[in-house]
Amino acid sequence: MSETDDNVLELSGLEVGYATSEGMVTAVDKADLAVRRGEILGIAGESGSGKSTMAVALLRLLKPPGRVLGGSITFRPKDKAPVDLLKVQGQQLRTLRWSNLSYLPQGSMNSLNPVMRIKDQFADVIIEHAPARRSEIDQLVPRLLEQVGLEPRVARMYPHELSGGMKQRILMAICIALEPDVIVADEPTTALDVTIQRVILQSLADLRRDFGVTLIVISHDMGVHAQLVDRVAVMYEGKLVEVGDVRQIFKDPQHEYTRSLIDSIPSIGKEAS
Ligand SMILES: Nc1ncnc2c1ncn2[C@@H]1O[C@H](COP(=O)(O)OP(=O)(O)OP(=O)(O)O)[C@@H](O)[C@H]1O
Repeated sequence: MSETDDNVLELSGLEVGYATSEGMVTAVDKADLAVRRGEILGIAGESGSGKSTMAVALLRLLKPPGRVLGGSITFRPKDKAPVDLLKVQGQQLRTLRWSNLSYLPQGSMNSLNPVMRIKDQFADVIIEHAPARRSEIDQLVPRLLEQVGLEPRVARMYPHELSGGMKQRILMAICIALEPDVIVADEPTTALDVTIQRVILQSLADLRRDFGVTLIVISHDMGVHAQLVDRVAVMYEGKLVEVGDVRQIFKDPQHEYTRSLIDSIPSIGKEAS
């Protein structure tokens, strides 16, 4: 196996912009990034640095006025030939997006259907996107709930009966129902209190341990990266300014901007070193 086969994703010269009345605004500026299979990669940077834009571009969920202006994204799903994600279309894209790439968007806790029991929400996704597993739903749902630390009885509940942290964990469980290669989680702990944040981070770590899934975790909070990720990529004004082992970066940041991000959370910064 060559070294690049270990990379589940490779972004090369990715350039994304938004068409505005003042012209094209660059949101991701020639980003090069390799994501290793089975790793937890953090994307750090302040609000507006381009993290979400990079994520939606690689998930092919970018909407106008956003536009990919250049580059390539090689994706190597475990059961399929490598593809350039920027070139796939139609059914091939839909299959890849559901079966191989999963997305937990920012604020996704509010995306559960309020009038459907949790079990039916799992069933909907499985029947639509993994019909071969339809007969397993009754056994699968409690297993998936357990995986994220929730009791089987939660399956019979409605979203309004659940806390924000529980809803976030249900969405993570729905994500893994389809056994994707990669899960992209955008600000998975934002708006949750600190104790719940720790539970969510632990559940994400467990998903990687138990399923070998690759996780890309976007967070403006370096504390999240310190607690969870193996490597971190730091974005500043659309550019990836630093990528490396999270402990190394906390110990010896190479870029002034990275240092300021770490200094903004001194207590957690110390915890990681
Ligand atoms: N629909 C849009 N139209 C024009 N510009 C946009 C649009 N969406 C994002 N941008 C710009 O693109 C840049 C990157 O935004 P992006 O949301 O990707 O950053 P981010 O790091 O994910 O921040 P946040 O965490 O606040 O979402 C910013 O300058 C933003 O103003």
